[in-house]
Amino acid sequence: MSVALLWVVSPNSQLSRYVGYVDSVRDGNRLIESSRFLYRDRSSMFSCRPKKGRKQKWNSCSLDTDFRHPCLGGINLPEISMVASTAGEMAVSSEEKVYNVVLKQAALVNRQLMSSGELDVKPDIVLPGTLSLLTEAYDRCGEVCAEYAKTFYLGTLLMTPERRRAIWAIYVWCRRTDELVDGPNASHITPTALDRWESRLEDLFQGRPFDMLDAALSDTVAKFPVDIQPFRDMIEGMRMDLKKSRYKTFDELYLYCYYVAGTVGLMSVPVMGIAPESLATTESVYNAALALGIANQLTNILRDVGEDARRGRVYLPQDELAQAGLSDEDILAGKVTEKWRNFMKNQIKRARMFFDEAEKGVTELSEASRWPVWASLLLYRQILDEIEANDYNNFTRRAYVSKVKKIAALPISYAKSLIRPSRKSLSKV
Ligand SMILES: CC(C)=CCC/C(C)=C/CC/C(C)=C/CC/C(C)=C/COP(=O)(O)OP(=O)(O)O
Repeated sequence: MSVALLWVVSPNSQLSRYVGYVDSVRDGNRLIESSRFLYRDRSSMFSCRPKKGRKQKWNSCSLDTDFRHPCLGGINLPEISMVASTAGEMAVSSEEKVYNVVLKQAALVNRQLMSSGELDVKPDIVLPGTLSLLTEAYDRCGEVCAEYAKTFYLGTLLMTPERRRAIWAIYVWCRRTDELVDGPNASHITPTALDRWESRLEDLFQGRPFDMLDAALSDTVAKFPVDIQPFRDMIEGMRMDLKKSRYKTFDELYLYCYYVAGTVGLMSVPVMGIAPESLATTESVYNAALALGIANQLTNILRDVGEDARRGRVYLPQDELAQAGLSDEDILAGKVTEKWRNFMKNQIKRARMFFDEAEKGVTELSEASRWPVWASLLLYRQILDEIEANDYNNFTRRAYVSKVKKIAALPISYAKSLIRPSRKSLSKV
């Protein structure tokens, strides 16, 4: 298999990009490698071991040579997430699709930074008599947030008033979107209802909100450089949930996780803000935000395996289950076997890798946003430890983080939030 067939020259080819995941590499029965993540840049492939979290360069392979790492033995690239169609066209991996949204969102923020020098929050421009309506709309969003996500709400209180209320408006829209397929009326939801919700979204982005809660978001997207695409994509995730209850590969699952959770990361960063002194590229911070959404969703999936299976849903890659000698029946039977433990260990390892990726970006956020983000990251990450502590029984036991551990995470996350991004040197200003 020539690697040239599998290549896409990305708009920013300086960066190495995730292309897939190899669960194990065998030579006959001998396990040579396990759990490697594959990356590429323009002229070579990289692999990354989850444990070390460090990219290690494999032997370089140029565009026109066969891609065969000495360790890869029988593994061909089509077995990982990038596949070439029979016509020789490139089938773009989910990560590639999502990365394009990241680039678009980062470009929007960079344009605003270039035009105004910093991300100033635009002042309220409202018709006489409507300011109190807008305030009321935001207050209502705050109430919803306080009611359904108490810890998250407390975290938002650390932000500036403009940012805090904008985050509430985004949270409320996401919650309403989620409720369409997960709420009390979920059984009546059709793709047409989701289409209507999407045209409401387009309207509110054009300054024509349908109701009070939409009005708050309409105001937010007028004031912060938030792109509509992640919002559209979240609705796409709900469509996917309506018609799909199995995921063939991790690539398919990755796309779902992006739709329902990675999007939240992309929506939030323009509001949370990147520290003015940060040297990180906008794009890398968005990538970290995306990784946090994916990590959270993967954790959520691993925690809720039993509950989801009883609702007829298995959000675990079918090919990886089969490779581990497991099937849907094993999940429904709910017996913790050695095979299940090994399978879960690999899934947890992968989720932790996404958390590691996310951690790199938190320090680059604006000062007031770092504490709540660290706190939520550490708390959600601990759910993975709890699954281990439950001896991988996620069929009948729900992994949860105790109040004591939650409280203990607060000072730790506060201490982490004090770490400043590397400052711009004076010569660069
Ligand atoms: C890391 C950087 C640079 C920025 C942070 C960007 C953010 C805020 C990312 C977070 C994205 C996020 C909160 C995604 C939602 C993920 C998720 C699985 C939420 C679970 O929601 P519920 O289903 O209500 O959870 P529980 O069931 O645990 O209550």
